[in-house]
Amino acid sequence: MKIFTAAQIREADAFTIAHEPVSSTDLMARAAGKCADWLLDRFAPVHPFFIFCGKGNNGGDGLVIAHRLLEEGYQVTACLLEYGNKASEDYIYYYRRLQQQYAGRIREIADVTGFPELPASAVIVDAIFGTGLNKPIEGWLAGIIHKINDQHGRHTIVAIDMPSGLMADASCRNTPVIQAHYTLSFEFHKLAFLLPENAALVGEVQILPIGLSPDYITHTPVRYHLADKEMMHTIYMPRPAFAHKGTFGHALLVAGSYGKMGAAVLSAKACLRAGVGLLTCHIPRCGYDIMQISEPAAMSVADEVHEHSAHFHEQADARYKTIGIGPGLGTATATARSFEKLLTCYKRPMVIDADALNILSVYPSLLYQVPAGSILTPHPKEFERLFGPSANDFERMELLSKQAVRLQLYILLKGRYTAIACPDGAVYFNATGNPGMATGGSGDVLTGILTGLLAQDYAPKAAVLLGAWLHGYAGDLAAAKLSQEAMTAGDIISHLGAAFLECFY
Ligand SMILES: NC(=O)C1=CN([C@@H]2O[C@H](COP(=O)(O)OP(=O)(O)OC[C@H]3O[C@@H](n4cnc5c(N)ncnc54)[C@H](O)[C@@H]3O)[C@@H](O)[C@H]2O)[C@@H](O)CC1
Ligand SMILES: Nc1ncnc2c1ncn2[C@@H]1O[C@H](COP(=O)(O)OP(=O)(O)O)[C@@H](O)[C@H]1O
Ligand SMILES: [K+]
Repeated sequence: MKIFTAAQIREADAFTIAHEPVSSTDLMARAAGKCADWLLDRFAPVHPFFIFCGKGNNGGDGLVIAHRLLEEGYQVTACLLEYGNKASEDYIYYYRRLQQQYAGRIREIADVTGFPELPASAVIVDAIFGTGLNKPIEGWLAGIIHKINDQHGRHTIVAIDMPSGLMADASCRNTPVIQAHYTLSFEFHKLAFLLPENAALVGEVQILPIGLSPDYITHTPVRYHLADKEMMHTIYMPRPAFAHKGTFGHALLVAGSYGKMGAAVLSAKACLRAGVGLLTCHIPRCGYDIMQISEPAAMSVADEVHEHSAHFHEQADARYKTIGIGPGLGTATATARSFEKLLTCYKRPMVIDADALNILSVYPSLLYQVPAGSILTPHPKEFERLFGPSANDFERMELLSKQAVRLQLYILLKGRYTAIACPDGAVYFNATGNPGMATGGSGDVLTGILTGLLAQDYAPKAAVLLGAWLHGYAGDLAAAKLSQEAMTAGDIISHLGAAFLECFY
């Protein structure tokens, strides 16, 4: 799914009105009608509704919703905020309709003192501002936002299109924004919904299709995308019947150090479950028995050094389709030297995670030696160590995309919505996964999966998109069976099979 900017969403609306048999008032009726359907479905008539309307088209949506709920016999107060702006044409149209039929249900509010007393179990609908917000909310309107937010613990707050005060494409940190329990948004996700800084504002997001022009959607280029199941179906490659283990590549995993062999074992198991043909693990001498006993399907090569690996560059030859490096590796000087040598002799795309990323942040010039098309998998702290801090999440996304272009790498920034930046600057968000995966070892599993997919000849972009999707999907299956609390990283691995089956068989 494409993620459009606020300006593009306005363009999509205008294009739809110009090219499809629908007027702007009808499009508003359609959009707001979807919201009303959702509200009617979710809340019984015992809930009194307070619908706060601004004077633009978001407020127009609010008026349509108010009318529909009144028609259905709900108790509704339409709270119209009179802040002086000229009302939009569609707002005026639906205002007149409401005024004619339900004048008694309209309440005009011109300052904070006009904020209504809310009875128990009220539902607040926020239709104050949508994508048209062009500066932070100030003055008494800000006071209304605070008053609504004060109700967060007592009443349900449903935002229409966007929580008012939020901008689709810019940071609104420390400005007044509605804290919604639900956001009912039209047709597309907005970038703002996917960034951690807005997590407490958007609540649960529902995307309601309103029939915007497919022509516009298909032909308009965007930087940001949300990965979806259809995308995975175009990526996934079924295994040919006459395949043999050579078909699926030989991967080298460089991982583990004294006390951190678990990371290496988790990565190795995940790599095998992702379908690699052959796997060799380069591990420190102390990890030899551990790996051999934990995962009989993997071959092991022990380093000369006991507690960490320092000679893996000697291994890195053309036998290996790809290399996954980093989980539990440690950052000993000898390990860093071996990594530097490996980067001078191995030229295929590889997967670089954890301590291998930490080595790159200590020796940043090595970043230029990383083979083009490789996949870096930092969590936010590792990302900051590599590329520096950002003032807010929008700037971090800019930086992510810019660095992927500059270095010609795939950079996967982990999080609730993992963001995957490509060498052409495009960024794909992955929505699978859950907080049960916020536990040590989950990232090691991802490294194994990505390495396994690269070894099987998935192109790096295909591997990183499919790998992130499957990792989260398996995590969701594990959480459904075991709970988010009780699941461990190993459970992500043991549900990978079910994830493949559910997604592709
Ligand atoms: N035909 C369409 O264009 C459709 C639009 N829809 C709705 O329309 C919304 C966008 O409507 P608009 O473009 O009218 O924008 P909004 O309704 O978000 O508000 C824009 C109005 O608020 C004013 N404004 C902006 N920032 C302000 C601030 N900080 N303080 C005070 N006033 C401020 C603007 O000058 C303008 O008058 C969408 O979010 C969606 O809810 C939907 O009905 C779908 C169809
Ligand atoms: N709340 C969450 N929602 C979705 N995915 C999550 C969540 N928390 C963590 N994850 C995923 O779990 C993995 C954690 O990786 P990482 O922080 O590197 O863990 P570790 O280093 O302990 O292995 C990432 O892929 C991340 O996207
Ligand atoms: K809103």
